[in-house]
Amino acid sequence: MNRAKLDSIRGAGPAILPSVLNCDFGNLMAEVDRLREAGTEILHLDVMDGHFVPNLTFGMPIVEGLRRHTDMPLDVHLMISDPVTYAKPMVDAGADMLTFHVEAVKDPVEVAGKVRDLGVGVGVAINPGTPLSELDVCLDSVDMVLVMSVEAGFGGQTFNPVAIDRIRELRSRYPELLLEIDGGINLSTIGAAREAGCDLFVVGSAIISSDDYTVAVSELNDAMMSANGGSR
Ligand SMILES: O=C(CO)[C@@H](O)[C@H](O)COP(=O)(O)O
Repeated sequence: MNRAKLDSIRGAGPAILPSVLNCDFGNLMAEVDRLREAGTEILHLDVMDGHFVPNLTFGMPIVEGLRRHTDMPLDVHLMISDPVTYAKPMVDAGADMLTFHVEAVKDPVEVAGKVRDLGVGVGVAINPGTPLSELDVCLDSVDMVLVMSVEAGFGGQTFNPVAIDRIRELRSRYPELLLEIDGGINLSTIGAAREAGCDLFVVGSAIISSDDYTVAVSELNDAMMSANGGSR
């Protein structure tokens, strides 16, 4: 994001970010309108390359189309082997926040610096099986950590509770760091993630599989807000 947008997200408190991964791509823009009308404010986009993860989604043309269609900040999760090559094209297409995977790169500090130089927010994501210590080297170089609560690659997977301990640990060590969780977030899991100290909650199927996005977002929001916000 431009840095001002990032600051406004930081200041806004906990938020639900809908992922369009499992939505009706034949009606993508209408789906985004429904998500916006349901009260969500930041869109989470899952970019997969069929190499870093065994699934393929979309690239810059879709991001650029969404950018023209909506004023929602675009939080782009790069599940790709080569985030450096695609960082600038993604920013040119309209990404506001770029998150790369720590497992995908040799030098996360260098990658974070290259993304930061593009003027957008930078996040680092970590899969459930990767030791949290892999992040230590780069935590001072990023704006956000995306703690995966499923193995990156597909929507609709079951929540892995290891993510809760990871959020709790990161929150206690880095009180000001923006923390995002992604994968299997629903009415049964969002409260625990909030209590552990998470800020941003990516939700795919729990919204998209619902008939009424407004009701789904509102119930998730209530569950999130009624949980104790962790030690910030
Ligand atoms: O990044 C990913 C999957 O790799 C996520 O954004 C999921 O797509 C979230 O979907 P649900 O688990 O909520 O269905």
